[in-house]
Amino acid sequence: MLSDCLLNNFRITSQIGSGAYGLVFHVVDILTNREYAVKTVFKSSSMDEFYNKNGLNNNSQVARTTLLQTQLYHFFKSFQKKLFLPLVDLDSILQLTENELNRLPHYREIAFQLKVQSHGNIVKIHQVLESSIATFIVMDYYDRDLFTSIVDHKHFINDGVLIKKVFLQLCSALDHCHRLGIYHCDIKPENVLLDRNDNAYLCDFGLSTKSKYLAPNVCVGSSYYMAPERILYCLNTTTNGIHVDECCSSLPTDTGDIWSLGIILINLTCIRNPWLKAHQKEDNTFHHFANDNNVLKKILPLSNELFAVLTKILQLNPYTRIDMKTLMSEVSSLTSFTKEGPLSQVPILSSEVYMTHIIRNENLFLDDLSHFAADQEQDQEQEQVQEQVPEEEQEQEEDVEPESDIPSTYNSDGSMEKYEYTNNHNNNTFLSSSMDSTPYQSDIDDVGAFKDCKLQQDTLRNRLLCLQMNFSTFTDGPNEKWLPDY
Ligand SMILES: Nc1ncnc2c1ncn2[C@@H]1O[C@H](COP(=O)(O)OP(=O)(O)OP(=O)(O)O)[C@@H](O)[C@H]1O
Repeated sequence: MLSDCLLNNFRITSQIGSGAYGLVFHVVDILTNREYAVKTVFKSSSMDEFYNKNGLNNNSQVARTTLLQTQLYHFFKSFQKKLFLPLVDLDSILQLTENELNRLPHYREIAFQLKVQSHGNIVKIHQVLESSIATFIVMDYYDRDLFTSIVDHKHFINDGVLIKKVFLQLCSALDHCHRLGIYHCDIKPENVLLDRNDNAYLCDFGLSTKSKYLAPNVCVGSSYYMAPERILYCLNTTTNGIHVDECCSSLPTDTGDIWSLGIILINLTCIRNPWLKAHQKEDNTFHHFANDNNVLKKILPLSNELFAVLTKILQLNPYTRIDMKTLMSEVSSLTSFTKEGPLSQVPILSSEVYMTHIIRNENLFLDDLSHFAADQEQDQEQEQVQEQVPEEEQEQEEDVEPESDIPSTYNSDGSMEKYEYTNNHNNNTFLSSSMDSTPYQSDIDDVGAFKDCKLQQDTLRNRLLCLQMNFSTFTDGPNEKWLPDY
């Protein structure tokens, strides 16, 4: 079992995650007793060799995970379960040129994360260990991700201040990345970890890029969270009253991340996803939203205030989306997230609290903070004016919402589901969810890994059922993961 294995001074205790090209383990430093996470990124050349040697199809996620586990197990076994690996100098990784990164693609993720990790809300890499089959990335360990926290623990259901804190920390981390020219491109709750004090940490820079602009329809990210221009860029359309330039040959990358933040804000406040895919032809809900964004208010219990902010985030035209600074300021000033329930009244954050949430950046750009106080004063003034509007008038305004032919969906306990993805560097189109994969069959005595894998599948099945019930009218297929083709 891998859990008995030693990697330098780290004892592997359990597997905590798996992705397309890697496995993530919980480890304990036997010298200090400190916990860490070790992400094992397999070298694609070693993977291809392994698949070819065994005549295997590498498209199924479960089969892939099993193979990665098997390969790693045999590797450890051949060294009596104790691997002593050389450390790679982190500064040299930062110095790698574009050509070198092309030759060592699995170092791109590490280089980008190292570049931005001075921010207090980004997971820190401590060591990188090199072996013939894989690179081991030793990082800080956090025992919860935002997805589990929202869906399984219902941690945010009563706590608007906590929603603001986590969301602002995430915005702050992402803003830092953008300023340093790194665009994450896979913002989703599974890639945000939480510590015991509910501080957020951004992880998984596996799809990140330095490209400030991407061509339309370059699919990168996870489908629920992916901006429409990454999926189906509609040429020559007028959407939400805005004309989208038909001649656009490249679109900004940062605003794609902003779109994903909007979906996370919906996850945090409503425990729902608005659609499966921002694809007008393949997703009914999104199609209706694209024609009339009031649909959001029909399918989600949003307050008018939150709806107004979401409208600015979820602009189909990437050039008209709200910028990060304004987004942060507006969210901190919201007084409600939902129409009713515990999130219908949320305190405005004071400038001191706001600062504590966003100042976790060792290289803080202080001049950029001055906007906040001014913006907030303005917002408060506007709120006072709004408060004077009689309630009846506001109700009337709500009543005149245009009717939509979309059935309301937010009457069940609708949790989001979680898919396992498969990546395939030779094929950047659809890849299956682990639900469609062949069942796990181990030819090694790795009982622990078997248990982990089964559990993951069962959880996925439950979540899929949940999804089918909630989105029976909107189901368009699984959350797909797409690979960049820069
Ligand atoms: N530092 C960490 N501490 C705790 N858990 C972690 C850590 N890093 C990753 N994980 C867990 O492992 C999972 C997979 O990690 P990560 O997303 O980095 O791998 P990946 O191979 O890129 O996966 P995917 O293909 O799904 O994006 C995460 O969703 C998270 O649950």
